[in-house]
Amino acid sequence: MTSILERTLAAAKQDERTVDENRRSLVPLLDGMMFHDSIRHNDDRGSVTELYDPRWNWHPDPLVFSYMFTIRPGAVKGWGLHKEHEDRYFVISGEMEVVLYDPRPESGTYGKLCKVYLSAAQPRLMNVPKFVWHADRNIGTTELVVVNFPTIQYDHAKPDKYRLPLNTDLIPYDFGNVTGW
Ligand SMILES: Cc1cn([C@H]2C[C@H](O)[C@@H](COP(=O)(O)OP(=O)(O)O[C@H]3O[C@@H](C)C(=O)[C@@H](O)[C@H]3O)O2)c(=O)[nH]c1=O
Repeated sequence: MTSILERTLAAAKQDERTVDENRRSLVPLLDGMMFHDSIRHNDDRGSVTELYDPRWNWHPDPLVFSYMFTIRPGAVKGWGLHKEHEDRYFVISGEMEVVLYDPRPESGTYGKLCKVYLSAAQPRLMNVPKFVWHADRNIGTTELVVVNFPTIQYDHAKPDKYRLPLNTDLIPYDFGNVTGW
């Protein structure tokens, strides 16, 4: 008679490795995506966190423009795609899930989906490459606040922004019945 332990372990699955020897996530990103970790300096008065410094040499394109966007709890912004520029996100407050889909024929991650979680609790920059569909969801309970440092200035007359509805069947991802555009 096998024990409960033997029966439950026989049905169990052991965790796969998810972080490398430097405790960095091994979650695969899409070609051209990268992070730059910043540091929050705390003291008895408050804190300081650097958002973007060209001297980090993190990204080849210059620092030319910045704006803040917010997303209401539970809402999604997307799907969006930019032909001329990359986004470079920094989450100031809240928790964001970024879902990305790679339609670029020449990419090594062509056809792949990628999900990344950004939080004010882990100050970092993340870029979204050109021609990558992306949708940003607020998975927190408070307003999500993000500073974006796009690689070009916004063209108010002809925005470099292409959209698909969240429920498009052209992207193999289902947000369920979430509001957003
Ligand atoms: C991006 C932007 C928008 N706007 C105006 C245009 C419009 O009237 C209003 C809202 O613009 P949008 O609908 O483009 O804003 P939004 O959908 O929040 O745009 C942002 O979404 C997130 C998910 C991204 O990934 C960013 O790249 C950016 O596209 O703000 C500016 O005046 N300057 C800007 O730099």
